[in-house]
Amino acid sequence: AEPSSYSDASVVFRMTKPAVLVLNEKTAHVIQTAFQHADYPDIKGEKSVRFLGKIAYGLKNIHIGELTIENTTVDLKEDDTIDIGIQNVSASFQGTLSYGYVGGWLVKLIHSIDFEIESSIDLQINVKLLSDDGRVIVDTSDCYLTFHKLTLHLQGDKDPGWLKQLFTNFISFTLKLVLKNQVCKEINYISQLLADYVHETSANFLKDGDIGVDISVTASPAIKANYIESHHKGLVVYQNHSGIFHDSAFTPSLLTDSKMVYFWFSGQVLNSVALAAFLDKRLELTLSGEKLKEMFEIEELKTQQEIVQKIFRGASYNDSLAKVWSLDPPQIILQPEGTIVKSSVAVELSVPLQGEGPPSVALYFEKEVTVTVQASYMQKNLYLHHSEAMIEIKKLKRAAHIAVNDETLKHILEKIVSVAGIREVVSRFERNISSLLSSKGLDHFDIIDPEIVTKKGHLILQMDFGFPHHLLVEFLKTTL
Ligand SMILES: CCCCCCCC/C=C\CCCCCCCC(=O)O[C@H]1CC[C@@]2(C)C(=CC[C@H]3[C@@H]4CC[C@H]([C@H](C)CCCC(C)C)[C@@]4(C)CC[C@@H]32)C1
Repeated sequence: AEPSSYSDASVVFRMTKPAVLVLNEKTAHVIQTAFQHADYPDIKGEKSVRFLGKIAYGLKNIHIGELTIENTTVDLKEDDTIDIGIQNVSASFQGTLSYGYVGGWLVKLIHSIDFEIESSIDLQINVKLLSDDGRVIVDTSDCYLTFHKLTLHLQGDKDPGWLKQLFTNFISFTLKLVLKNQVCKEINYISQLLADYVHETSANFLKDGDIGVDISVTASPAIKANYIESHHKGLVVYQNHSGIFHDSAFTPSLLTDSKMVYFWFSGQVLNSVALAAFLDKRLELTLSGEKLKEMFEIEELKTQQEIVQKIFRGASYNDSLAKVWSLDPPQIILQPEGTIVKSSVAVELSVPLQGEGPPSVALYFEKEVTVTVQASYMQKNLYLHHSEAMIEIKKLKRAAHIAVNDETLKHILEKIVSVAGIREVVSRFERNISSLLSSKGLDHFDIIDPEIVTKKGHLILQMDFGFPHHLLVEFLKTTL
């Protein structure tokens, strides 16, 4: 049986090794930040020295100076850890060294002297990904520093003799300890902040007004040799009411590893979004003026214009209004050929009675519409291509003045819906969703060759990407 993390997940995110390597390009930047943000506490110590008695010393105002990182590597250890190696961190630390004799309990300070320490360090961090209460926990406690060099320079090296020799050993031991604790602690802190930041950014991306998606993880992310994969509830939340969960059918074999990232959605997520959009009254529109003209003067109605005039009775399109709304939540069925949308739609056309004055209802009809939509994403826009629709008019009411038989009227309305109506609705979805994606900052991502793939019961977004610099800059600016 699949682990529970699969069956509870309606949304799955997979990042393959090539993506991990791209993100690793900036590991150095994060590590650099960790070194620079770590606070280096004062170090105090005492040491009995032959012929000198007990020496007390203290290092304070320790801060980092120059910092360069030569190289970083990353490796995925199946069902274990993400092993990150940072080679040759060359860092200089400055501070003030105070030292003196300890006579009894009295410390007689002899001198304070500025020091600089040159170091060359390798880091090895074996990251575990866990989960707690729906959030990803990044465990970097498996963190090692290897010191290749730790050279103490005292101010101007005026007296490099006994003093330098004496303190280099003391300091290198205690400083290594402090550096290891502080740097690893800071790396853990920043890593967790980064994980939380990605979670918040993703949750915000999937929220618009009262509609959102609960992307809590259902278990610890999986680490495989060639990808990292996280499993999320994917419950749609509307006005703080969460959708009901149904078993999802995710299995890892549904995704490949030819692209950098994959977003897998079960069909229920789209149906829940459709329900929330319906409840939020987003599935309605009005048509007037030019748009109405386009509908009623399509080429296919060239020979029916006499009847059209009977409907409008000489009123202008600008004074008329068509309201279109969904009567029920649309049903979305994901299939290899595309996204099948079944919707029950009402249309009410109001026209001024005597060709002028306030419009009154001239026509009202309800219809079942089934259309298959294929989506693509290019040049930062969503494109929806729809198939020939199946249309069935279920109800038709007309004002007394429209002396046209039902069959003729139905034929005209079906033509309008199939040729122009659906095209108008689909193009509004395109514009509105493209604008929503852009407002969420999707434009700032360097998305390469995105593909939108529909399979039986699920939708897959797969793509390559360039490093999201803006995201890291935003993170470092806002959280540190
Ligand atoms: C009096 C006469 C007046 C006549 C007027 C009549 C007008 C009314 C006639 C009929 C109305 C009913 C017709 C309804 C048909 C409309 C159907 C219709 O258009 O349905 C589409 C709605 C959007 C959607 C769910 C869809 C398909 C694909 C989904 C998209 C797949 C990926 C998209 C992601 C956001 C990708 C992000 C980019 C990636 C990061 C690279 C995603 C999920 C957005 C939503 C679409 C089906």
